[in-house]
Amino acid sequence: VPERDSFWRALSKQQQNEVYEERHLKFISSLGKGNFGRVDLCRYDPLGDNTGELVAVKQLQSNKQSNMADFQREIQTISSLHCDYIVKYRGICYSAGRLSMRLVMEFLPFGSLISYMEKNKLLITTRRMLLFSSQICKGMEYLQNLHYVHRDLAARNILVSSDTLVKIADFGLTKIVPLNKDYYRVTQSGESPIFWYAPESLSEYKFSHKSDVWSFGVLLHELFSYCELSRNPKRLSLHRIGCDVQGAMMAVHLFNALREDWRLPAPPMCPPKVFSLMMQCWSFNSEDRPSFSYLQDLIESSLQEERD
Ligand SMILES: Cc1cnc(Nc2cc(F)c(C3CCN(C)CC3)c(F)c2)nc1Nc1ccc(F)c(N2CCCS2(=O)=O)c1
Repeated sequence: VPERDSFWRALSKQQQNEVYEERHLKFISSLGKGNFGRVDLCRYDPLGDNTGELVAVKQLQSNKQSNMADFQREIQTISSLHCDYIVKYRGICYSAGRLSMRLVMEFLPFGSLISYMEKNKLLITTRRMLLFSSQICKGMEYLQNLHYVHRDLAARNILVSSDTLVKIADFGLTKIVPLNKDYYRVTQSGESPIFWYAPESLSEYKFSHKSDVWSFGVLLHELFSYCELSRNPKRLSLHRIGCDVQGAMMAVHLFNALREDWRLPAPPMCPPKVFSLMMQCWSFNSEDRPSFSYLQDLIESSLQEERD
C-alpha cells in the first residue's frame, strides 16, 4: 500500500528498529476510546510466557486518509520526545499487509489524572498537586524548546505513572510552530476544546506557547478542583455564558466574557498564591502571560512554602 510504504521509508533507522510484531501483541483490555481512536492495554510477549512488558497501544478508529495523515504526524511527534514528564513512545506495530498501523507506548498503570483525582481526592495534599503542576510545567518547557505547541493541554490528557509522577499524553493536536513565527494558525476547527482556549485561539485560531500557558492555567484550575465534574471548566463557563448557546456562538460568547474580564472562579480552598498564578496565565494579552520557566519558579517557591 503506497502511502504506508512511503511512511515506513520516512521512519528513521532507529524508529524502524522499534517494530512490534502483531503476533506477539496480546490484547488484555480496552483503556479508552474517543473520536481520536482507541487505546488498548496489551502485553508484548515474544517469549509467549507472560513475562513480556505491558504496553498501551493506540490505533485509529477509521483508516480515513485524513486521520491516517494526522496519526502519522502524531507518531512522528511522540517518537521524537524524550522527557520524564511525557509519555514514552515504544514503537510501531504493523498489521498483516500493513493495512493499519498502531502506536505502542509505555503503559501508565494509574490512568488519567481525572480518574486518579476523583479516586484519591481525600488523600491528595496541596503539596502533591504542586508537585504534579511542576512536572507538567517541565514537560511543557521541554515541548516548547522543541518548538512544539500542544494545543490540548487539559487534565484529560495527563496520565498518572505513580503517586508521585504524572506525564503529558496524547499529541493528537500538537503542531510545530514555524521557525519564522511565534504562533501556529489552525485551518480546520474539528472537535475544539474551546473552554481551555486562550482568547486569540477563540477569535483568530492562533496557537502559541502562550496559548498553551493559558490552557496550563485551566489545567491548574481542574487540578485544584480535584477534577470534580461539578466544577469543570466547561460547566462553569456555560454557567456564565448561558447553556442555551450552541456551536460557534459558544466561542463568541466565551470570548466576550473573557474580554469583559470574566474568569473561572477560584476553586474552594485554593491557596491564594496558586489562584494568582492561574490569573497570570489568563492575562488577556498573550505577552502578559508568564513563560513556563517562570511558572516553574513560582510553583517551586509555593512548594517550598508548603514544605515549611
Ligand atoms: C499512552 C497511555 C499509557 N498508559 C495509559 N494508562 C491507562 C491506565 C488506566 F487504568 C486507564 C483507565 C482508568 C479508568 N478505568 C475505568 C479504565 C482504564 C487509562 F485510561 C489509561 N493510558 C495511555 N493512553 C490512553 C489510554 C486511554 C485513553 F482514553 C487515552 N486518552 C483519552 C483522551 C485523549 S488520550 O489519548 O489521552 C489515553
